Amino acid sequence: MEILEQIAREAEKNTQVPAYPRSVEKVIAAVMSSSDFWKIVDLSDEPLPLVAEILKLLNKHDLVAFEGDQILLTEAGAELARKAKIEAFASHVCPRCKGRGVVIDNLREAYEKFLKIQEERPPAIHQFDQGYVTPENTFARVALADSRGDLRGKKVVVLGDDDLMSIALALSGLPAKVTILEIDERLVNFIKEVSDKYNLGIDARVHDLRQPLPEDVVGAYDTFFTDPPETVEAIKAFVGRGVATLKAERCAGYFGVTRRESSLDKWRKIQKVLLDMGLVITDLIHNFNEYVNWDYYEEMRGWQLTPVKKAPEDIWYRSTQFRVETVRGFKGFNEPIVGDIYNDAESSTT
Ligand SMILES: NCCCCN(CCCN)CCCN
Repeated sequence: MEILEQIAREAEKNTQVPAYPRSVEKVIAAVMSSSDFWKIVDLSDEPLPLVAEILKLLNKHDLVAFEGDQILLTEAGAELARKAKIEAFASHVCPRCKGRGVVIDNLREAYEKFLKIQEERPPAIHQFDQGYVTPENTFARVALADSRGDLRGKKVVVLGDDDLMSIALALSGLPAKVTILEIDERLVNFIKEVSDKYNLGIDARVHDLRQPLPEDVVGAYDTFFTDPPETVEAIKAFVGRGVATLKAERCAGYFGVTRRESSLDKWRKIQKVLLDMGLVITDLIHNFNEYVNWDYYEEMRGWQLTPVKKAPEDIWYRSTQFRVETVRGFKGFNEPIVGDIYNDAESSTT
């Protein structure tokens, strides 16, 4: 299909994001499934900047029309879809576990407490690329880690915690110890207050993860959680630091990587960084994480790129949950990080 090839090439040239005919096909399939820009990004699983550019090029070729804040296929677009055998997306996701493979039924009591506590949480701010996951998702991460034997009696560290994972872990009563390192004082103070009030014993410290870890955290933990910004540098900084906290071989780490701000070409680089750190990727659960819409969306780069201006309503930003485990020869990364860990051609919510 010449036109798909041509649009892919032009989109890549204009965005510096790797683009393929399949990227264009998926955007067309998403437009056949929804007229909402954010839902189209969600369904296409391509980086936001690339989706925005492909939509503009499809519009230029009169294959897609922008009517108000709706994005619709034109007659010519529908004809192209027929010829290229492109259909709307079919969903087979489990309604019970939402595709996560775990449920939080056995964490009900801690979850109810968390729901109340998190009502006072500090809002997500643009400065640190914050965006927290839903409370149910936070507990699904606890359930996943517990089902892998990574929590009971273990020392757990959370690197960056706008998700309040530290509070959820401590409320579950499963880990022997919970430490959190977080750059944002608002979050550290909130977590300390909650820990004091509910007697959770959380070791919470202000720390900029671009700086090496505190001495007593290096090589002292069994399991780490983090949810890094979407650049390879940030993965090195946050996950590399996570690995540096681990005691030994066969220890686990959990983090999210999105398709919203990372192409598969970037995923390949990220996965190579993980393997080079001596990690095995044991689990990769697509759309495990769902992020509550943050209110600074008009300040993010992605907003400037959208072809129609409409506030996101439903959750659209999701990430794949990775579980990694150390084997012989693993090595963490504990050098100072310089330079920008928040922005690259594909990131767009910073
Ligand atoms: N900028 C808004 C969305 C950021 C999500 N990122 C950090 C999430 C922290 N809970 C990256 C998520 C995937 N690594």
